[in-house]
Amino acid sequence: MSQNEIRCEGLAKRFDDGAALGPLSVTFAPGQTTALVGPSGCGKSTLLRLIAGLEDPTEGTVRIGHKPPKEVARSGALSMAFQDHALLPWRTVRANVTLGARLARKPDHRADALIALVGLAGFEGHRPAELSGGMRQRAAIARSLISEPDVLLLDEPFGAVDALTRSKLNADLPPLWRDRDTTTIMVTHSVDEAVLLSDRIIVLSERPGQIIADIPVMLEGRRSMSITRLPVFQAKTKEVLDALGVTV
Ligand SMILES: Nc1ncnc2c1ncn2[C@@H]1O[C@H](COP(=O)(O)OP(=O)(O)OP(=O)(O)O)[C@@H](O)[C@H]1O
Repeated sequence: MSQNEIRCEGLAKRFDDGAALGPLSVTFAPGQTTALVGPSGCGKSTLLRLIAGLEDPTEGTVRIGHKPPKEVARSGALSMAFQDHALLPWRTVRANVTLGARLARKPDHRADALIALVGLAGFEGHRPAELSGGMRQRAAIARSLISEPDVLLLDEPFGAVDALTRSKLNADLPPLWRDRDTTTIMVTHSVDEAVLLSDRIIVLSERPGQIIADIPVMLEGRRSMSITRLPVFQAKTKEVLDALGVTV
């Protein structure tokens, strides 16, 4: 088992009001990007939080390599950009980003380049309260990438970002984690984005989310927005929408 492989076995989560996720078993291969899609409230974020070690499963296990997620997170090898994973309000953008490196005991010399890549050049000295929601989200993405993690968990990474910036991020950011052996899992509500960015799409059912489709995405080459116009892209999108039960 590679140190970047994520294995969920018999994983289930129950909250006070009932079952929220699973049981499900799934393995995420090192270096692959997987998108999680499914109806609102089906447990996508819960699955991500279980893998991050932020929640404990009611049943089953998560292992990254052979280790429990909390241990991997402590070592700095796991990085996440969640909507509710707030930036430190009293620190500037640059200080928030370099903190990501420091916590993972990695160098921080790429901070300004990453800040520029997510479109925040000129805002390095701003504090989170001085930024829009989408800008804060992009700062959190820069912070999650600077540690060059083995495991990258992204919850709606481009959710609060305008369409133009989003398409630029869709093109610029994935090479940063694809070129390394990072195991990336992202939650998205956009089927187009899932097909554009991932190697595999897992479709979850209504709450409690179970895996109803596991769809490989094998589109050639570096993907840019222009691929969205190709029939092969549209066929893949339709396959995912069919699995979701959406008629178009
Ligand atoms: N800490 C919690 N306590 C109680 N219930 C929770 C908690 N976290 C999530 N839930 C419930 O578990 C279910 C799954 O939530 P989750 O956020 O994982 O869904 P999701 O698929 O990510 O939803 P969305 O697409 O709307 O963001 C929801 O019904 C939610 O209300």
